[in-house]
Amino acid sequence: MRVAVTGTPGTGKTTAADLLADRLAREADLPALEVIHLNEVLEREGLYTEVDADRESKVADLEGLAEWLDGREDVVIESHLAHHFPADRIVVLRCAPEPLETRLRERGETDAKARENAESEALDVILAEAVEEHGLESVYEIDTTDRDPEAVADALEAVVTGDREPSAGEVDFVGYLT
Ligand SMILES: Nc1ncnc2c1ncn2[C@@H]1O[C@H](COP(=O)(O)OP(=O)(O)O)[C@@H](O)[C@H]1O
Repeated sequence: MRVAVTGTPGTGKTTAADLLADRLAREADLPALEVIHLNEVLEREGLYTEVDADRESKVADLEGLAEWLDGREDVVIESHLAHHFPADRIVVLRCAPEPLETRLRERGETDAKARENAESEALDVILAEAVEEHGLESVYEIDTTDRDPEAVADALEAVVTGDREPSAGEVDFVGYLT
């Protein structure tokens, strides 16, 4: 089974996926899935096509990443790009825009980048892409706004074990737009 963990930067994907990886390694009754941090693969394998000078970010080579993922089936793929690849279950982590902006600033992102990501989160951009690419029946939303990382990992674990139902469209941040 392939599980994609996606969401706007700052929603807590890396943190929750690391906690899940510990549990998957320790607990024998959980499925044997390997957690892949796709952005690390992108860096290590040089799977980006160019560096976008203005935004100082790399443009992912999606075809190259898809080829790298080909044949890796029992995995949890963590990345804001994870929903662009074939997967059985797609988890979209969410966070209300204001706290998201704060998380990103505290992580050292520029004000512009923090703001841009908060706006993208308010507009459900990644959720909409995930639903468009995979359909409502495979998309799960987890609101991390008032959940600590262990509680987010609990929800993620429930998706992996089949104890959580698909839930796209539950989270709504439009009211946060000013
Ligand atoms: N559930 C959470 N509640 C509050 N803060 C969190 C939570 N999960 C992660 N964080 C913090 O938010 C920031 C972004 O988390 P990170 O896991 O790197 O997000 P992502 O991988 O989605 O970009 C980090 O500083 C992290 O410590």
